[in-house]
Amino acid sequence: MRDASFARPALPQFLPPQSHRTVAVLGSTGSIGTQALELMARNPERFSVGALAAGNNWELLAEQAVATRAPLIGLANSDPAALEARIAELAAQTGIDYRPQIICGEHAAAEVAAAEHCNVLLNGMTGSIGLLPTLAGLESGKLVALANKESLIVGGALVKAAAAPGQLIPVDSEHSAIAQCLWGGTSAEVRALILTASGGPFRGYTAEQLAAVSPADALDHPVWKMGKVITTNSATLVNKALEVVEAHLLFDVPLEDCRVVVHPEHLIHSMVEFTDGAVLAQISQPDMRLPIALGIGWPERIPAAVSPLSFAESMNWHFEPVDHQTFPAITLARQAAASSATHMAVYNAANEEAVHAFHDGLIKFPEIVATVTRVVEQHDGVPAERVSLDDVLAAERWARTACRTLMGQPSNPDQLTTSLNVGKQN
Ligand SMILES: NC(=O)C1=CN([C@@H]2O[C@H](COP(=O)(O)OP(=O)(O)OC[C@H]3O[C@@H](n4cnc5c(N)ncnc54)[C@H](OP(=O)(O)O)[C@@H]3O)[C@@H](O)[C@H]2O)C=CC1
Ligand SMILES: CC(=O)[C@@H](O)[C@H](O)COP(=O)(O)O
Ligand SMILES: [Mn+2]
Repeated sequence: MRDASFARPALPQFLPPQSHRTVAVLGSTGSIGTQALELMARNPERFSVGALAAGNNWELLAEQAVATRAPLIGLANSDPAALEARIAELAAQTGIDYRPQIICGEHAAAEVAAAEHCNVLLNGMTGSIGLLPTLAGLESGKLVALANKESLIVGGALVKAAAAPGQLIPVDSEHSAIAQCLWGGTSAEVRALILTASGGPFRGYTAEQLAAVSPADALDHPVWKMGKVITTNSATLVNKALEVVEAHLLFDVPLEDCRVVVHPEHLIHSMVEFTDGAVLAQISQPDMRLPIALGIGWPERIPAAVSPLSFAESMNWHFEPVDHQTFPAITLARQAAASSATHMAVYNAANEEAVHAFHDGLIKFPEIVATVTRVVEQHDGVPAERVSLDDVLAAERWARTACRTLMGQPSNPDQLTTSLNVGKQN
């Protein structure tokens, strides 16, 4: 564990107190991105939108561009001409002269992440495709508010090495909660991090019941409204598995001291146990605008980011252990993370492929984690002492191909559209 105080951190030097921040938002059309834009629109004295980037949804991106007047827009996978025409049309309707710079193609998000006129990056993309943009944001000296947990899990030591102290800020609700609880003590006083899990839509299910669930069932999260991949990951408990590793990497707490408890109401967003037996918890409505606000406003709180929880009425909060037998994702991730510096990249890539296959009706729900297990077991990892970005990218590609082969799908690398197969960053 790092020998440092966790006390509330100082402002990064390049961000004066209460200063106006210019934020680049990656994944602006998604769940995190749209909530971030809503929050920033409510706090114009604190934030302006310096850049937006999305994958396919050019129609919504055009609306967001005109609404925010962001000077830089990135679009990865769709027709730039349609985006440009729609922006011009909406700007004319609004009566404004707005002609942003538009970057298109697979490197758009990384270029947006590096934009010099922004001092904060919010990475709200889904998947390990967010790795290169996270690295670009860190290397360009921005405060990086990280919702895209996959980039830290896949990049591991490489992302940590690229981040200056205090530069990488968690947006994931559990890790934002832990970061706040850690303001209450020093690293030497921390005994364990306790991540809460909602348990997902299949909490209490047997293995037999899980075999019969549909993609629609898996997307019916009991608490949170989120994108498709993370919602499916909540159902398999892969999300919690990724979060255990994320906590270990962010806070330098040993993996075995990053514990999980199921708390179905998900009002406690996580806890820290200290050496004297005290446990601090962060409690709030299950609303991502709180950790998003703290992430981009870090370490200052944004007033009224969400409405407070009312304690005026009776409430029942529940806690139960994880059923690791029926949901083996967390145990597998602990083993993978301890195995080598590339095993978690493999775990995550195989999971992304399997999740898509499940939603395409190609595999049943229990086969998601079963397939990830088989791919992880086949992997010959690279040790942390000599891992490079090329090693991580190669492990990613290998895992996607191995996973597709196991699932009887084509494994031509050109078809691995969800992969990090976007070439090396310059
Ligand atoms: N939603 C939540 O409450 C939480 C999310 N997270 C994490 O935040 C991240 C985002 O999740 P969520 O918002 O739910 O996901 P969504 O699926 O709702 O959104 C994903 C976003 O990524 C964009 N995107 C995809 N490919 C690219 C690309 N190549 N370049 C730029 N943008 C791209 C999508 O654009 P388009 O739609 O235009 O294709 C979309 O805007 C994930 O890592 C998730 O685990 C963490 C905690 C909570
Ligand atoms: C909001 C958030 O941070 C998600 O990661 C959420 O925690 C998912 O909940 P479960 O994975 O516990 O179902
Ligand atoms: Mn989370």
